[in-house]
Amino acid sequence: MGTVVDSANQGAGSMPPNKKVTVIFVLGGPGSGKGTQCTNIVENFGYTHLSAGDLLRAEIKSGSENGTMISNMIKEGKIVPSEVTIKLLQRAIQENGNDKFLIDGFPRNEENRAAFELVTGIEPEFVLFFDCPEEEMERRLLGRNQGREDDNIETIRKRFKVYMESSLPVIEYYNSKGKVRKIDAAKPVGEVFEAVKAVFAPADEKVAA
Ligand SMILES: Nc1ncnc2c1ncn2[C@@H]1O[C@H](COP(=O)(O)OP(=O)(O)O)[C@@H](O)[C@H]1O
Ligand SMILES: Nc1ccn([C@@H]2O[C@H](COP(=O)(O)OP(=O)(O)O)[C@@H](O)[C@H]2O)c(=O)n1
Ligand SMILES: [Mg+2]
Repeated sequence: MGTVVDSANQGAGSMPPNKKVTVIFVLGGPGSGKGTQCTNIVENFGYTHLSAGDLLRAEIKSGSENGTMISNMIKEGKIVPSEVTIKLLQRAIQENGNDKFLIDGFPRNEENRAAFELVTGIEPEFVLFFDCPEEEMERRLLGRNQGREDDNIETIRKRFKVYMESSLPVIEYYNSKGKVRKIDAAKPVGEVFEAVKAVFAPADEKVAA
């Protein structure tokens, strides 16, 4: 398993040569439970969790020159240009000693997907897709209480539209390649995790055998 990241494919000072990494994309609508389940996967299967949204929010807090642009885009539910998000993901992968990553909330559109592949040479092992009805996602987002500027009904509606128009086609793309592992995410957290475990456990047994 894993993709050998070719240093020739990298910008100066990016990935160390031949760092072999396994990447799983964790996708699903806003509020489908991606972050919650990633925490469970990290505890049980030794992955490192990289949330694109968390990295972007940290970039705003750090006072980066892109901060205002990122903040405005998040408030509007828009997708930040790939260049910015990919740099943050690359840096996080590079700085981490682990070689197994859950990339949560990325790629969110075709531009994200194609640019990541081009810049890093990384193809995901598979895509974990949390499938959840919009009304349930809306309820969860309105109750999330993390003080997020985008968890208000006006922005939530915009995020759902972006999800339907731009993110679902990416999931369809991976589905056509047989890479999607779809999970019914409308159930309670524990039941969802049981389904997640069934996706991860067989791969681990194979490694151990
Ligand atoms: N299966 C679930 N059932 C009910 N609430 C959930 C479930 N999974 C997550 N939540 C809650 O819903 C909100 C959104 O979950 P989160 O993991 O942040 O989703 P995402 O990262 O996909 O937006 C959080 O408040 C979380 O505690
Ligand atoms: N690949 C990404 C991921 C997030 N984002 C931005 O960050 C916001 C929040 O993303 P998130 O993944 O934290 O949101 P949830 O799906 O967890 O609710 C998105 O609505 C986008 O504005 C982005 O621009 N590009
Ligand atoms: Mg999240």
